[in-house]
Amino acid sequence: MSNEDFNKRLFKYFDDHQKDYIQRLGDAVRIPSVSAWPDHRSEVVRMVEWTKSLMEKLGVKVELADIGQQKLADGTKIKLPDVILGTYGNDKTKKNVLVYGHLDVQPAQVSDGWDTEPFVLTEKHGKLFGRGSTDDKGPVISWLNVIEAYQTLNEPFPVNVKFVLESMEEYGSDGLEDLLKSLKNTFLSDVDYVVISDSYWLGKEKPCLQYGLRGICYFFIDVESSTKDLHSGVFGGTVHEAMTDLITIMSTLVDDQGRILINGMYDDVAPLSPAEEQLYSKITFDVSTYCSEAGVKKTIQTEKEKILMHRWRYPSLSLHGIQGAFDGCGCKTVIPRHVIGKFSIRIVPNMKISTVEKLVENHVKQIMKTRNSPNKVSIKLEHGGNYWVADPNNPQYVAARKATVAVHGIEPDLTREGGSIPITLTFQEQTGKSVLLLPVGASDDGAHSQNEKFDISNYMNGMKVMSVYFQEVAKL
Ligand SMILES: NCC(=O)N[C@@H](Cc1c[nH]cn1)C(=O)O
Ligand SMILES: [Zn+2]
Ligand SMILES: [Zn+2]
Repeated sequence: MSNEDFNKRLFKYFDDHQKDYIQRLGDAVRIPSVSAWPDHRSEVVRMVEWTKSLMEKLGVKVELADIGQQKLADGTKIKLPDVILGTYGNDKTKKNVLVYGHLDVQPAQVSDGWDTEPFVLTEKHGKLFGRGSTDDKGPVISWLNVIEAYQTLNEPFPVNVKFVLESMEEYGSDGLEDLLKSLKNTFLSDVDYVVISDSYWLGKEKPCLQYGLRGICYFFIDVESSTKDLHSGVFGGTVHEAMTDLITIMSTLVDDQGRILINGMYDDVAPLSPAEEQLYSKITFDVSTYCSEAGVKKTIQTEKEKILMHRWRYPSLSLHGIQGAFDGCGCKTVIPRHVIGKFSIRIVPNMKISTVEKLVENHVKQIMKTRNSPNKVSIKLEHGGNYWVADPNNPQYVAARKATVAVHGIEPDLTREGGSIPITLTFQEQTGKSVLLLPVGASDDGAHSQNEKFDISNYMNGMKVMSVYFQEVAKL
């Protein structure tokens, strides 16, 4: 049978089994594997076990790698979830493709404003709503569905596949870097290509391949004022309040133009070359759709090119929350004794995590000097991940472009991603091989947000692209 005929059969197989694939994703979404919630660690472990069992059913050889312990803010330690190392096929004549993905998800609760239960996959109008549906359970399961389809159709798999599936990605990939370094001369030594499907198209219709990611430095600012919470009528106006110090610090970090106000933060940012500047205008991107997807009236920048640059090639600082602050309904006249402010800086070429850390520390010290406050203030880099930029003209990208054209009938845009996949650079360094970002989700999937979803069409087409990508890589 010609390859074209086989692909027709394969694609029909995917379409015919849509219901089974949705059910499988539903089983995965039902496990609330939130890595940021230490009291849910057993659910993360359950997700690892669920995936291991599926992989073993498909004949993938699975090993669970222990990556040690996580130290929590209060000093206690809990076990980090094991990393799944999978091997499918060991034919020496075939290429070895390493697939990376993650099984943990961002926190989610109905009270955040979800229209449906976040951990119950709910189908509506061709969309599958649920936490982790697009980030990253849908894409991870898609890779496994591809292996299953080949087996059922009795077709030899075009490449050997290795899997690295972690469950702390949404918490900075704690523990994974050391594991990968230790595997450099064993599990990783024969890898030819690394592929990651954990990002999104720039729009809803046109596929893209990505060759860049921003990194992330996630900070905790800890402010302690008293030994207990205080009555604001009894003590207000006489004590230095933790929240007042914290809010002051947090309000000095970024201005209304999105410019980071920390001295020196832009010193290492790579200058914009004329060649790079030209790339942005060619990319399909609609500003009004972007605004409506974000649910905002307007963006800081108005031009498409500037918006893309500020997503991809300039740093940004976002405020995330304050732990310990009163956030319930109604009114409570309390002065919280201890609050922790959380913010992150997305970093870009050529910023260094250690430099960013020092600059933030200096900034906080300077602000506190002006406050005349006796409160205990400490700043901690909770986790950091590097930026990553690759050459989109290398053969692996050419293979992925062919696969995209074969399925979608259109050349993908070559784009970058504003988010972070902290371990990407480590894969490149430890294998010495090309890493490809092959997004399958759409721009409006709402990863990390309320009502995260994965379109059924993206799920089905994603598996088709993944299949042809393996075939094309086999030819390289
Ligand atoms: N799909 C990738 C993704 O969502 N990555 C996270 C990684 C991260 C790092 N620290 C917390 N999360 C992101 O926020 O970009
Ligand atoms: Zn992800
Ligand atoms: Zn994510």
